Amino acid sequence: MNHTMTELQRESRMGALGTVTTDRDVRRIDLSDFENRREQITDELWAAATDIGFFQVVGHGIDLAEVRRAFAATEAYFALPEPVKSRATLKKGLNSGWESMTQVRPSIGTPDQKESFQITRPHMDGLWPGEENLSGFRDTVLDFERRCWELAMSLLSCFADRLGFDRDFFTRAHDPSTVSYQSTLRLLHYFALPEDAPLSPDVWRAGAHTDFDCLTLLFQRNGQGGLQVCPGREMDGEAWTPIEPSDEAITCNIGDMLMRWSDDLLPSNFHRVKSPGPEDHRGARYSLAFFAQANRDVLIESPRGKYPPITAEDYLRQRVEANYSGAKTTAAR
Ligand SMILES: O=C(O)CCC(=O)C(=O)O
Ligand SMILES: [Fe+2]
Repeated sequence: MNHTMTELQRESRMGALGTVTTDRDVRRIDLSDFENRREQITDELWAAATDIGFFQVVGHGIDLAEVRRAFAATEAYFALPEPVKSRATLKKGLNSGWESMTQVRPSIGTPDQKESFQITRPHMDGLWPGEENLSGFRDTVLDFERRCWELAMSLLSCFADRLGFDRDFFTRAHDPSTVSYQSTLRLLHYFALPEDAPLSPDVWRAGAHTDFDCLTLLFQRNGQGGLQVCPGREMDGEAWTPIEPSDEAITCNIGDMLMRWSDDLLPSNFHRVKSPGPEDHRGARYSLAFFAQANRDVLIESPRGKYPPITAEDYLRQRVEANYSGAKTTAAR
């Protein structure tokens, strides 16, 4: 497929297996005592983000108990019978609802081996599983989404300082109080692989991609590995670094919106989730991803004009179209 957008052209070149390297430094940044340590934390975030485009944060203030509750709610949700989940089929233009095996990344052209449930606050009417199916799910998930938003806004305020924007610039751009809000929490379930399933190099739990957003917070569980990253600057080398999953650390990626907003100073990073190999655990994998995506009506303007201005709505629509064009989903708009 021919793509006109730079990001899509880059992504479509990243489908090969490549090589694996453990030489890269996966930095862990401690966010504790954030207000008093803001300067130091900002230095560390900026260095990691400009060098590599991904890093992990600890001491981030989201209690382990909250993270575990969100994972428990996620597992319970995906254990619901398919007819219940399919009542909330993904409205792709709105990033809300459930899908299974419909996301085809421009890099690989085969569907991700996963199901997901996307929560975008203003567009959830009729999509929540009833209390009779899953008691407390909605509240748990919405509380968690709010905690993720707060953390993402703190991190983005550090980037705003360095980019010469005012400190609340990104918080205003991700305002949850309006219908134009389009940040998304995605619950993910990658299917267990039966013992006798053939291993194919074309099949990925998630094909190589960059995220469409400003910043992603990714929560993974101990023992459920498979995430590999490749910094945007080093994409030509196609060497991928495995990220050891941990219940405590949140893995953060710079996404394409922030890359545009920084005139490429902050490169988005490629990542993918590999299918279990012969040596790996073949059980299910769950993860949670919060995507800080600027509100629809916000104009993404790169200060030095490297990219033409585009609204966050148009930007996201083009990326979503490129990922779900073959999918049988409702374009509710
Ligand atoms: O599940 C993961 O570890 C990665 C998910 C991801 O990259 C995505 O959904 O954009
Ligand atoms: Fe991603």
